[in-house]
Amino acid sequence: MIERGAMGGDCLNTGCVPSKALIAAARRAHDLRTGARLGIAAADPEIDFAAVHAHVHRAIARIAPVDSVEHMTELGCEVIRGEAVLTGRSHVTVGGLALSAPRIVLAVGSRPLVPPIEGIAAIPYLTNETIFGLTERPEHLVIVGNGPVGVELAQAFRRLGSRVTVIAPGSALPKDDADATAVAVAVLRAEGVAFVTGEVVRAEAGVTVHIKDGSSIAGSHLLLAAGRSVDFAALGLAAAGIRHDAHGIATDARRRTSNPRIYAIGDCRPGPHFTHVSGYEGSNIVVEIGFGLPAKADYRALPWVTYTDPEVAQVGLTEAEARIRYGGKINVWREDFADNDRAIAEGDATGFVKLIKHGRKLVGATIVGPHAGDLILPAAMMVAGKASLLGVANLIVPYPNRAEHLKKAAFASQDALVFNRWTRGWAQLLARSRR
Ligand SMILES: Cc1cc2nc3c(=O)[nH]c(=O)nc-3n(C[C@H](O)[C@H](O)[C@H](O)COP(=O)(O)OP(=O)(O)OC[C@H]3O[C@@H](n4cnc5c(N)ncnc54)[C@H](O)[C@@H]3O)c2cc1C
Ligand SMILES: NC(=O)c1ccc[n+]([C@@H]2O[C@H](COP(=O)([O-])OP(=O)(O)OC[C@H]3O[C@@H](n4cnc5c(N)ncnc54)[C@H](O)[C@@H]3O)[C@@H](O)[C@H]2O)c1
Repeated sequence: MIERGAMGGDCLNTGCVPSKALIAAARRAHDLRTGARLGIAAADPEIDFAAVHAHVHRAIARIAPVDSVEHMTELGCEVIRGEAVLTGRSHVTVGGLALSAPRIVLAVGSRPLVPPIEGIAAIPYLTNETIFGLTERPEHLVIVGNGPVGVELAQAFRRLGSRVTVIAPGSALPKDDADATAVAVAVLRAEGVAFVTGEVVRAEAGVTVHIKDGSSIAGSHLLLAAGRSVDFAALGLAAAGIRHDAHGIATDARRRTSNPRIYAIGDCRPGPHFTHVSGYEGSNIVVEIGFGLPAKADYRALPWVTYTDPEVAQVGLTEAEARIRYGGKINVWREDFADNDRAIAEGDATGFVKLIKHGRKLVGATIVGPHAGDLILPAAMMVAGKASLLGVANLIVPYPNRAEHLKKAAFASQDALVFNRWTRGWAQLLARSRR
């Protein structure tokens, strides 16, 4: 294993872990402010941003040993620290060391995209690589981009007391179910996050950003959360005969590059960018290289979660995608948490469960609400074909629990199978025979 930067990559150091740690701190602040609806006097928490920073970095440090050189070495892996450069179809150098191998895996990740904004190079902008280093709270954080990075961090910074403005040309979380994102965005707006529709085309020190329609917004800090890019200039892809474009290294479904001895997995190839996706493709590579068995990536049952509050969780197709894919021949079942006893008892009945069926098969599911990400697994099993709708409809679910609504939606989708002319007729016959 050759690693030039911090062990653990983006997820541990500048992505999932610090963002979720920041979100957790922000949640505490929000709970203090909103306790009154549960009878607890609301408090205006004092945010010690340097202490929040310390909490974020303690979380990273606590997980770091899992990804450390020491742990990898214990597992039997030789770790070389330095920049890997491909020098031939089976050759790599790192520092002065030349290595060759029958198989090579590229897992070189991605970088934050710096969009073509005039003047951006002269602005001290933040990205996910720098924002978790702040020890002082931004007064007014202007965020370019409303994907998961922009939206998760918008809510976290708002709850920690910053003014936050999110700017993007389209609606927020465009890859997610529109009904679900509407629920999440409404909550963020109510908490004071400002959403501005437009493309940022120019930026000047101060920080002021100019939008295509001629308007401008001034803030204290600028965060670029406008997607990901790749930079392979120094990697030597041409020497290894590997094709790529601006979205990443071209691969087939087995993640073989145009040089079949070399694989590319995770963020460095076009496709979904999630830690669990990089991990899944890594497992496939073990099967490919370790056992010589072809292992295609299959994303029909890919789950993902945006960790806003409420969380937005998705597996498989969204309703809109399913309508296009199946020419409108789908059935949708939706159960709102407004009538879920646990949600009511907790004083937060935001959100819903939505199941999308094509024929008898579940092709997608959306959950929006508290803990949606923890509730999505049974839906992932159904979409993957490893559990059936009828099976979930028949489960005993502990009461009171938000998961009851997944069962409820699964049951509703099986209604015609359970309550039909034949079953009614049989029940009536039985009843008559007992008179
Ligand atoms: C703010 C933020 C929050 C996120 N939250 C989540 C989340 O909650 N859940 C989720 O699933 N995903 C999340 N993601 C996405 C997730 O972080 C990435 O999908 C994941 O880190 C990709 O893993 P990877 O191993 O493919 O690449 P990376 O983690 O980027 O790792 C690539 C590694 O390769 C090294 N490298 C690159 N080139 C070379 C070279 N030439 N020689 C040696 N080493 C090299 C780099 O130093 C790096 O350590 C988040 C991303 C961001 C930005
Ligand atoms: N919870 C999670 O799993 C999680 C959290 C964060 C990030 N991620 C991953 O990280 C990746 C990157 O996330 P992201 O949010 O940066 O990217 P994204 O591509 O999802 O969203 C970027 C947004 O920026 C907007 N944009 C681009 N240029 C702009 C401009 N000049 N002006 C205004 N808006 C502009 C785009 O319209 C787009 O909506 C994603 O692929 C995601 O999978 C996952």
